Amino acid sequence: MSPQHRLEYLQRMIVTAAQMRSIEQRIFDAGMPIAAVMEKVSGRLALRIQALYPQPSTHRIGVLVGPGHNGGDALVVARELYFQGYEIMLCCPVSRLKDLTATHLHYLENLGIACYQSVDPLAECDLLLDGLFGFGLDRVLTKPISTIVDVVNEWDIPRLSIDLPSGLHTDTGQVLGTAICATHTLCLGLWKLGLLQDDALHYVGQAELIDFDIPLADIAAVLGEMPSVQRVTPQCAIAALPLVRPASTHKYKMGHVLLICGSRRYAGGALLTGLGARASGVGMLSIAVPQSLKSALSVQLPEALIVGCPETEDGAIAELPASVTLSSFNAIACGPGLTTDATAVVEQVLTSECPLVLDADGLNIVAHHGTIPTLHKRQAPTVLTPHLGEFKRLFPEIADGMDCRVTAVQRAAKHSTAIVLLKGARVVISDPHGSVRVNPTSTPALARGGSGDVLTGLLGGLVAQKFAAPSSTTLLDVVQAGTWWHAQAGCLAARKRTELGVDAHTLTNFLIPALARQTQIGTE
Ligand SMILES: NC(=O)C1=CN([C@@H]2O[C@H](COP(=O)(O)OP(=O)(O)OC[C@H]3O[C@@H](n4cnc5c(N)ncnc54)[C@H](OP(=O)(O)O)[C@@H]3O)[C@@H](O)[C@H]2O)[C@@H](O)CC1
Ligand SMILES: Nc1ncnc2c1ncn2[C@@H]1O[C@H](COP(=O)(O)OP(=O)(O)O)[C@@H](O)[C@H]1O
Ligand SMILES: [K+]
Repeated sequence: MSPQHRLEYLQRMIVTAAQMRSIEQRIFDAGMPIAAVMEKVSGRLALRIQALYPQPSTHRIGVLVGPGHNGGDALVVARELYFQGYEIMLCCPVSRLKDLTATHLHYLENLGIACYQSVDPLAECDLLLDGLFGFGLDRVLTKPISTIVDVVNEWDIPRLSIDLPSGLHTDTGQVLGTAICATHTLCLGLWKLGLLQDDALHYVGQAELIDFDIPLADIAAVLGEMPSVQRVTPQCAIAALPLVRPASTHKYKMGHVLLICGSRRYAGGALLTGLGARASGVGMLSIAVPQSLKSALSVQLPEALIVGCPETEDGAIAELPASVTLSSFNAIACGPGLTTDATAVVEQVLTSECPLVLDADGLNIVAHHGTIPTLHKRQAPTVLTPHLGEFKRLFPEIADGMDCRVTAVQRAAKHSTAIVLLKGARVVISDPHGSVRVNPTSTPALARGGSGDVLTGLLGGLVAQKFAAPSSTTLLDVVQAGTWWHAQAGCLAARKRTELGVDAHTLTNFLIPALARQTQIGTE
């Protein structure tokens, strides 16, 4: 495997603490000495740290040393940086250290490097290395370590965490009492699940993976040849998008999506969903809205077929016109801006034989009427796209006390027999068989009313294209690709316009430029 392919493969992998320990054990059992692994890891860390924090602007480095091998890593890094000319100060608040860690500490002390129990002497450093705990942390931090963490979090000094910010649970990303709030996290070997949990993001800072040549056979032996939980990478997202059209195609071969959205109260939801679908490249776009929205929408989306529907007194869709045959579409995307008055339409859609993306009030109606069992009867695939509030309403038992988004979404997908996409800072998607994808790159600029409507339209258009033509791409692949694309548009828009400048309408204008940039097709 080429170095580039290896890196792409590693970027897709996610491990729990138990899985990392099994992989580590296989390496040791095969004869690689533990001390040699630590040297290798730390050598790569030291190189990266020198690149991130070069001399002379960074000179004095404070190192927080914990009792286990995370502390050992920190000490070896400290030694290497010392020989490169940095001034090193150690803080080791515990007396009982693992043997290898104790050996390295002994050597550093013999080199004349000062080691303190208190953290106060490190207050004037230019950089702090956090080697208190890695994936071996299994309980809440107590004094004096918890105090040290709280103190350094107050200092105006960059903090670089080795493997994980100390104090975070390796799998759930939850804070065990307190945790280092890192500027950078250099994750070792394989991405730890906890770093991808929304709760952890505040602590993780900029995260990077440091490869230390774990044999791929050991990874596959523990995670499987096709690991069920994966990070979304640009390569796998792009591969699932319908970027190249057959030369002799025509519009009906490129998918026909029906959007069912909007109400007099939430007219904008229909437009944003429509603009998202338009960017997907779908061949035909039909949009069912309350009759009173029809003319305004026709002006804004001239290429779409706008279907005006009979409406309730409050301006929600009362029913679909008889002329609409749901089974004639390749996909339906339903929900944004409907209000819960549109119950009859959602029930009709649920019983249709058309692939369905259900969002927003579509989900609220399902939750309110307890219609999850209806999903089991559906012959065609379903994608549910709740945010956390909708997720809690849909799956109250699963959400109750949920501490890991990945496990919760896996359970929800199994329970509903649908693909479930849980929105948030790090979108988690699971199919009913438990295959999970986590999107690791996004921007808080998307935390804004209407950006989810754009995603629903985009997904609807992509799902329609998938079902319009036979393909080996799975629905999960398509959904993760749409999620990645949406987030990339947010990132590009935020770069060009600041995080404040990414309203949902603007976001739709960045979908195509973001894709063009990522695929290097066209120019802006
Ligand atoms: N995997 C790999 O391939 C490689 C892994 N490497 C590195 O090793 C790291 C994992 O090392 P690790 O297993 O020694 O665990 P680590 O996180 O340093 O500390 C656990 C120690 O802390 C203790 N302890 C736990 N909780 C506590 C608490 N609340 N308060 C106080 N103490 C607590 C617990 O001891 P206990 O008290 O339970 O006996 C244990 O001694 C990993 O993150 C990476 O940096 C690389 O060097 C090489 C390649
Ligand atoms: N902090 C965040 N970082 C990145 N993306 C976010 C963040 N918060 C929300 N998002 C994304 O923004 C979108 C919001 O969707 P949703 O909550 O349904 O909003 P709306 O219903 O108003 O359109 C989702 O795609 C979600 O993943
Ligand atoms: K750490």
